[in-house]
Amino acid sequence: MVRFVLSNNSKFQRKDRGLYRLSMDIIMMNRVCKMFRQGLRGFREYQIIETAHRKHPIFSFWDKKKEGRITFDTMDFVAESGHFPPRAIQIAQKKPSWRAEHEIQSLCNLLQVLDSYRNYSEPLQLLLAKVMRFERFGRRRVIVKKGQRGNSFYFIYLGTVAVTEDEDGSSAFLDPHPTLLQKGSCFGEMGSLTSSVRRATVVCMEETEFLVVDREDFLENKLDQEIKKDAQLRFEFFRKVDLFHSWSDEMLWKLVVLGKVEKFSYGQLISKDFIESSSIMFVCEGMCEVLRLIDLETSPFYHKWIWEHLRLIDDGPPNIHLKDLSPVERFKEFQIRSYPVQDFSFLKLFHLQKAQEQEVSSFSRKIKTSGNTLPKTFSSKIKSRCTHLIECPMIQTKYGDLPKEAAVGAYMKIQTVEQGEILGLHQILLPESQHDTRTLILVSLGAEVIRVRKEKFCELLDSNTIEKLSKFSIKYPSDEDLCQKFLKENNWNIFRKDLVRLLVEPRWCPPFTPIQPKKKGTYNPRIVMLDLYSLDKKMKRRRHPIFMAPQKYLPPLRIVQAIIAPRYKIQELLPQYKNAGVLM
Ligand SMILES: Nc1ncnc2c1ncn2[C@@H]1O[C@@H]2COP(=O)(O)O[C@H]2[C@H]1O
Repeated sequence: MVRFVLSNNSKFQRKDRGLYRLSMDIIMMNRVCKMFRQGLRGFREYQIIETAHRKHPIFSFWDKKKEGRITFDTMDFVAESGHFPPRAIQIAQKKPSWRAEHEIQSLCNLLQVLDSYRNYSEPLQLLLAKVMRFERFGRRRVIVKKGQRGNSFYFIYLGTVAVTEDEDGSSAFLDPHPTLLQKGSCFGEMGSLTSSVRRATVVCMEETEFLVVDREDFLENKLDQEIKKDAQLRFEFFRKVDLFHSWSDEMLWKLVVLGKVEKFSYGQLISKDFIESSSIMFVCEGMCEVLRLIDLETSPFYHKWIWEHLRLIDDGPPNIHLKDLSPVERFKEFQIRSYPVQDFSFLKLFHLQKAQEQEVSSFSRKIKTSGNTLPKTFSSKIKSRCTHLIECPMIQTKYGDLPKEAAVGAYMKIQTVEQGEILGLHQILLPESQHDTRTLILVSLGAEVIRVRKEKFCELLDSNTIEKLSKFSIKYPSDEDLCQKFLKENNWNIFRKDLVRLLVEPRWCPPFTPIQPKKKGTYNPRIVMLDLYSLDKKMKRRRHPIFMAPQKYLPPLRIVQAIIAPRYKIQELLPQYKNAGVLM
């Protein structure tokens, strides 16, 4: 009995010991993992260096002119995409007095990619390259705190930061449209001036790499004077704006400190939705464009247009589905309307004449009989099938079925904003309930912009300025209007291409035929066209990417620039131009 109790006890003890050991092992493993994680943080730079090390050839050759050996070390430039190169990090980690002249020069060369750096004069760039140090911070790290005295000035080499009004920067992660600064921008200049405190908080939105200039170096290199020069330029710009003519200098300076000049290269996105961003933008240099992404599928006009064109694939009598004009008549009308009045007036006249003749004679007879008598050129390319029998996946819309492939979107330009003009004031006087809240995209055509938060701007407005603001109210066209405009432009563009091919192509070229789809799919993402000719062809469709659109910002729409619809050849209407290159 005693033996049994003893053995049972030891069994329990053994079990307990096992459990104890297991818990100890888990705790130990946790500690080791934690230490590894902490340790790895310090090795992040090493990781980057490591990848670069894998390819590390050194090129060296004898330069006859210079009578010396030139060595090119790829390590000077290699880095993981977008990161600050390890070799440059090494230089930036050295004390300024230890940096060799050629090292400062190569740092200076490397930093030319940063707009804000490039703006400084060359001697100043070298001075900066001599003193700046490298820093990398993770998401949510507050770099600059509002209200505190500033010690440093920052250039962003990689990543994005947000400028906020709160102290801990948390609002940047809640605000759908925070003020963001990206690669090439700089910040912290105001706090680095002798008497200023930080006017805003700056927080990292992702892992971000900076080049930092400390306050002593900042003042020593007279960077404060550059900053004051910048502010003076903004002041002079605002002085010239008609809206602020009545403002005192003091008021204007209040506006000057609310924003800074940001440079955007050609085609760069300034704002993915400037309506919601609640910023006012002053274009101080260059131009930008306001774009609207329209979903063509939501337009009744587009719907009608698609089916009218798809009817041309049909061999049956043309007037089955349409009560109004037949496709031929409609196309003829379109052709006539499409001729630019001056350039082709003789052609237009001739064509009008011919069209009238044909109205009463053979042409109309031909068309009105049966689908089989359609001009020969069509019959080989267009299937004899009723439109509603087109074999392709359909989607249901408010206006009936639509081929799935034809559900596409397009970017439409709705405004060009030029130097000296202001954006974001067009509905500032309207009550919020009447605001047009559609997403509008702002793209740079090579512009310099000053962004000011709307609520801050409104605090400065006086009655005189409010009165002037009524001038700024504009109404942007509706999506339906934009859709119609898109199709009109599309008709013209396609027709123009056909006509140019017909008239200008050299004679030795094969006779003109409508543009054939080279790609097998209906939608070619490379040329951004939707080709309705191949809608009902049985083929494996590829899953097409969303063109140009960073998916998190835009609806999942395939974007097109043009739609090639089934259409009649120009020769049918202008038989005398049956050979290509008649103008040559
Ligand atoms: N509206 C703004 N747009 C861009 N940057 C800003 C804006 N407001 C403040 N900043 C930057 O945020 C920095 C916060 O610290 P500083 O005041 O030193 O300098 C400030 C500017 O560089």
